[in-house]
Amino acid sequence: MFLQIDHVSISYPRASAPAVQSVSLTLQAGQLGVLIGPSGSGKTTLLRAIAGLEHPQSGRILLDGQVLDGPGIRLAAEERRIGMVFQDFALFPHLSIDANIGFGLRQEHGSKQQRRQRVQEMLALVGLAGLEDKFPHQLSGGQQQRVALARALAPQPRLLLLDEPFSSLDVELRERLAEEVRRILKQAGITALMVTHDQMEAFAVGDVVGVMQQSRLEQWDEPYALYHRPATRFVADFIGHGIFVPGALVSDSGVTAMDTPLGKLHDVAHMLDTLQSETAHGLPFDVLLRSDDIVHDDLSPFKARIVRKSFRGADFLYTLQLDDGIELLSLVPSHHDHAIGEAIGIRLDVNHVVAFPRATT
Ligand SMILES: Nc1ncnc2c1ncn2[C@@H]1O[C@H](COP(=O)(O)OP(=O)(O)OP(=O)(O)O)[C@@H](O)[C@H]1O
Repeated sequence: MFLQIDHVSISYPRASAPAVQSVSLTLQAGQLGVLIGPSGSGKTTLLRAIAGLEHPQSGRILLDGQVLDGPGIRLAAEERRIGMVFQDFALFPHLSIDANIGFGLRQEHGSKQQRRQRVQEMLALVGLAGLEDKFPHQLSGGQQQRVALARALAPQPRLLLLDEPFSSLDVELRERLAEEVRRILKQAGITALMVTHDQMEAFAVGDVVGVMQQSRLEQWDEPYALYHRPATRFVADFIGHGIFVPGALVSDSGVTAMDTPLGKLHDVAHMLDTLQSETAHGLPFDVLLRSDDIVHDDLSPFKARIVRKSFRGADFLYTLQLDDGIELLSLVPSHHDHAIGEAIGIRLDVNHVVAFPRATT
């Protein structure tokens, strides 16, 4: 493994609880990892520890086989060869773009000529060739962020850390830039770990995504697995639009199924181990129903009333209410424009059943 975080715990002086508790994760060389989670969950602290700006009280951080932090070892930040791009990426306003990009390059990075060439390569990599003589205020927000990326990559860091790099940009630009940053980092073959609040950004950039909650890493997995096979109830709730409804394991003609207010789900074999079905028959569960698991179907015997709707271009996100008061979310193509208060037919179309025992929090 190229980056290895091994049971790392970090506490700030005088804080009542640790900011990071026993977090382990790995990244292979060239992989892009993303950490998401609510504010205060410990994402930035972990990133700062990898950079060498905080130090764990226990656990180890290894990069390319070298121990950066571990029992009796504490490598200084400037010796780690790790690049950082922060939320407030602060270019130097009085320096031209090429001077900004070349700012971190010293003699150890080659001759003057080689350093000039490196700046040109970085300009080309981030798609800003020709703008080297401009000043930051002459560039758009997105272009400035790409300069910040080029500046961090110029000294050829072993690892790049990005802390909410797009948060000062508007939403549309953020989406576009997230995809572009992924392309640039992949092209440069760089290993990177990014922190964000935004799950669309996380999915757009990450090969692996981790969800942090109250100082712990709840799951570190491919985006698809996070969405379809969330390891904890928190992850299930945090990723995607979804609602938990009551469910119970039942026997349906000898086959175990999950009963829900919208009928039985039969494809539960993958969960039986987790739910200990043999002993749990009849115990209450909460079943996750995501907005894309609930399909609008006029022929369905299950009806639900529309209580809210939000237009999202290609589709509506309807909040629906069943007769017993249970609310659901459904993503419906936007040519099905129904009025609030109207009842529509719905049925389940669930590929991966996700359920947790009711007692789990
Ligand atoms: N310098 C500090 N001194 C004391 N406590 C701190 C310090 N920095 C962060 N904390 C605390 O550590 C915990 C984790 O904070 P951290 O900034 O790592 O979370 P985060 O997930 O990055 O949050 P955000 O998304 O809001 O940036 C929080 O409880 C925070 O209040």
